Amino acid sequence: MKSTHITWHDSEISKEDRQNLNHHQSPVLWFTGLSGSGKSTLSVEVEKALYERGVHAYRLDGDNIRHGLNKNLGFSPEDRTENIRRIGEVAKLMNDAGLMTLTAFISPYREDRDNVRALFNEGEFIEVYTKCSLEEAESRDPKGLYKKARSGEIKGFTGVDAPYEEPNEPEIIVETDKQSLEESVQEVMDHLHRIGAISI
Ligand SMILES: Nc1ncnc2c1ncn2[C@@H]1O[C@H](COP(=O)(O)OS(=O)(=O)O)[C@@H](OP(=O)(O)O)[C@H]1O
Ligand SMILES: Nc1ncnc2c1ncn2[C@@H]1O[C@H](COP(=O)(O)OP(=O)(O)O)[C@@H](O)[C@H]1O
Repeated sequence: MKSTHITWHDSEISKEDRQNLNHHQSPVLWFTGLSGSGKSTLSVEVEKALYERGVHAYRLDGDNIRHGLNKNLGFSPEDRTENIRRIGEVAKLMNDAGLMTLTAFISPYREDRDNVRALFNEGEFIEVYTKCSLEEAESRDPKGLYKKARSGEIKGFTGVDAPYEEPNEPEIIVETDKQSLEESVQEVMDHLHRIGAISI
C-alpha cells in the first residue's frame, strides 16, 4: 500500500441487495489455460448462455484488457502478476456490484490465481481450467503466435519458453482437446446450478 490516511466508505445498498435485485449470485468464472486452449471461445459461449437466462454477466478477456486498462503491461513474470492482480480487483468490484464475471487470461502462475481466490468468499471464485495439450493448442494456433514463438519472433511465450502452472484443485476442468464446446458449456452451467449461483 502506497497510500496512507484512506478510509473505506460503505454503501447503504449491500452486495446481497444487488444480487437479490438480479435474482442471481455474482461469482467470478476464472478461465485459465494455455494460449489456444479455448478460454475465449468457451467464455463467449457461457456468456451467451447466461445472457439467454437473464443473468447479468460480463467478460474480461486478456487480449482486450491489454488494449486499455493494462496496456502498460508486457509479458515478463512481474507484468503478468500485475495483470492478474488488477483483473482480480476488477472482478472483485463486479462481484460487489452483483454482476457475474467471466475472465479469460492465461494466468500462468498458481500463486497469482490463489491470491485472486483469496479476495473472494468461499464458492465465489470458480477456477475453470481449459485443459488442452500443448501439441493441440499449437496445432490450432488461432493467431499464429506459436509459429512466431517457435521462430524466435516472440520471446517468453507461455508453453514454449515461459511456464504454465496447472491448477491443483480447479472447481471445473474442461478438456477442450477431448470434449466438445457444447459439453464444456454444459459443464460450467451445471456447476453454476449446483452451487445455487443461478436458478434458471
Ligand atoms: N509472450 C506471450 N505469452 C503468452 N501470450 C502472449 C504473449 N505475447 C502475446 N500474447 C497474447 O496475449 C494473450 C495473453 O494475455 P494474458 O493477459 O491472458 O496473459 S497473462 O495472463 O498475463 O499471462 C494471448 O492470448 P490468448 O491466446 O487468448 O491466451 C496472446 O494472444
Ligand atoms: N472443444 C473446444 N473448446 C474450445 N475451443 C475449441 C474446441 N475445439 C476447437 N476449438 C478451437 O480452438 C481455438 C481456441 O482459441 P481461443 O478460444 O482463442 O483460445 P484462448 O482464448 O485460450 O487463447 C478456437 O479456434 C476454437 O474454435
